Amino acid sequence: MSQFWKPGAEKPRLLDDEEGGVVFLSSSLSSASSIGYGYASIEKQRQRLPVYKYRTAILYLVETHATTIIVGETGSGKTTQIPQYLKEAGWADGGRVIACTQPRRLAVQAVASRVAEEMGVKVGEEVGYTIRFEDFTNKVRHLSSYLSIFGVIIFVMHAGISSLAVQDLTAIKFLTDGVLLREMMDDPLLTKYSVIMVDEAHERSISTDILLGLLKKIQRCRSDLRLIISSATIEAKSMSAFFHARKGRRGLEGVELVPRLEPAILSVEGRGFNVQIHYVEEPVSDYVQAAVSTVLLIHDKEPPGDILVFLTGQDDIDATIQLLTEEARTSKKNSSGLIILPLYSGLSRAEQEQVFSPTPRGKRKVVISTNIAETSLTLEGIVYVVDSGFSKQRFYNPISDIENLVVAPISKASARQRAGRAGRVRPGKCYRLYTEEYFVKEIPAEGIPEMQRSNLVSCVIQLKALGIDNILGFDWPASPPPEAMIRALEVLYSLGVLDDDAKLTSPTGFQVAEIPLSIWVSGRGAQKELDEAKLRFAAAEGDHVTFLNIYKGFLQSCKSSHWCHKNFINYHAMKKVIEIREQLRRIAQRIGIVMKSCESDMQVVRKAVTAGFFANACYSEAYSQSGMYKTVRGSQEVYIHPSSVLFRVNPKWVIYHSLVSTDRQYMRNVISIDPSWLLEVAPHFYQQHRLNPIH
Ligand SMILES: Nc1ncnc2c1ncn2[C@@H]1O[C@H](COP(=O)(O)OP(=O)(O)OP(=O)(O)O)[C@@H](O)[C@H]1O
Repeated sequence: MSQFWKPGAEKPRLLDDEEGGVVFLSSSLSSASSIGYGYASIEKQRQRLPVYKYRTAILYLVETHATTIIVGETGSGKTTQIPQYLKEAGWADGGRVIACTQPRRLAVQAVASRVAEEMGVKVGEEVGYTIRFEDFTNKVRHLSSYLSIFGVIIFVMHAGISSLAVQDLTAIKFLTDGVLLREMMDDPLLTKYSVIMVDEAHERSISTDILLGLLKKIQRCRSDLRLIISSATIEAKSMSAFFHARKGRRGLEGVELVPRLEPAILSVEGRGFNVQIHYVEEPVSDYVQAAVSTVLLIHDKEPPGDILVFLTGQDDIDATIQLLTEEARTSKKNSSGLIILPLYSGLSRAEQEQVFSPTPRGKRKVVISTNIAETSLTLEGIVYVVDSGFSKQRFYNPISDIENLVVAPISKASARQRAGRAGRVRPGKCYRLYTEEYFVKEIPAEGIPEMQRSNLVSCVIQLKALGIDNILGFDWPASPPPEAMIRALEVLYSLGVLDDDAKLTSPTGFQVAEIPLSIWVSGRGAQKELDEAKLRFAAAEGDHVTFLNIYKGFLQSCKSSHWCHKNFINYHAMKKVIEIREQLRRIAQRIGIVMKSCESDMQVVRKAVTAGFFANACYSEAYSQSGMYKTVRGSQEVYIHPSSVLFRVNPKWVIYHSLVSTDRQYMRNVISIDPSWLLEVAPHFYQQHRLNPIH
């Protein structure tokens, strides 16, 4: 192993990252490092975490400062402990709630379970969580709530769910930052929360950035609200500068305010267990192959302990699993006893939960994951992390109006988070599939905020729905590119969602929206069967009508999970589909939309999709045999994704829902249309002459 791997220099970690952000993970272990946590009581485990020594300091700073920024090594106990300290100190008294946001749903659920376990309560009681579609707060368990669908519908949904609100008895609530944003539509000042902890703030998702901007606004009206911004890898000084700089602050100079407006910064020193970093000596050309070899080497040479591999997406993960399974079978090394599990957001809940189950004695679990497992998660058995150095990231070009999902190098912050998934319950090792020189010199300290590389349509709608009309003047932690903002306003204006003054119009475009559900279960090891199942529902009109067929089939099966299993359909997603439909029906009723079935007239459905996504129209040129399409707006070359029922059917005119970029630009969720509908539904957007030559 030593021929392939070179251990990282062992120097103490510098908190300010003066050496270009290099993580030199210290070899000096904390007192807990040689003791198995499994044998200590939960209370003892809590007290051994580095953050415990800072309990009093944290409570003091939160009491006296409107904003506290806490930087502490991964695994030091920020997420699980700080909300509990706050509760113990009385911040949840009088029915108030302590909120802790996470960028990802899986982390929300996992952390809520852990904290509930530490407090000896059930999830949904004193400790609860809310993610899209699932609200496990209070004593009443109800599945309902928040629906993130493209833009306008969020606004409608909000109105629809307000009647469902119940009194919150939960003291500590974990939630995604997106869900907290949606709560602001009901309660703009978030009055029930006493402290809001924005965890993993370095991730800088669009929702986190909007949330940070809005929380700063709320602070002006609520001197009782406290914010905690926490992460292992955040640039604390710039975050502090953002919260300190206040527009229009008059007459406050020289006055000592409590809480103080200048943010406090606290560095939590120390880590749970040591993680040894190893780098490859030479760059690898194929990270899938390198990941497979590394897993087999670890399995062959290293003591027991599970392995977590970070790759970029489902395609990579499936390829790795296949290769690993084959190589493990043919390898001379002792490769029996590997339990290989994928982890990505498209998997069913049950499949995701398998990664948390204990590894049977004598076996070694290998979890192959996207960056879904990068932050906040503790997978107890993980001792080894293999980091490919890449992730899938969105990049939006406002000029061509195309958003690509591309495989791109991760940042140092991400690499540190990934390494941090080892060493949480005992010492660990992280194998980076890139050289140390590359890590030091090439990769950036932090990633580009999502806000600066995304299509901003839904972000603009969200802000407008929250009453922020002057979007260009909004106080962002990082300003979005003006071109992307202008493009978003233009699209929303064309949709009839914004009026001439860039204000939200009455709910004109609200009836058409995207519901981002992936209802197919992955076809691991059974791609042929999955393809056959898809064919059973396939509609010549395209993917949306196919989804409708599946919905009808599900109803006919009396919503049977067995039926879903047989047809490779995600049962949980189908249950959500039913809930969403019910919510939409209620909203439609409330705002006076007359419900009328289209019966079997699929043209109505296709026109409705056209009205919502007219900007995504494409045509195939008569002479083109290659399956190549061109977008009407930008004449970009695009192709139908192989997962679409229209793949190889190639109708002349289509509308797509999203584009993904791999070797080519692929359209996902595609429906065939008649181009004359474009003029009908969006005459302000398309002119006859633009469509005629290709009609
Ligand atoms: N589900 C769990 N099972 C066992 N131990 C756990 C679990 N969750 C947390 N822990 C223990 O608590 C420690 C602190 O976890 P916590 O998530 O609070 O750290 P953190 O500082 O927020 O880390 P990160 O920045 O990586 O999210 C872990 O390192 C681990 O020792």
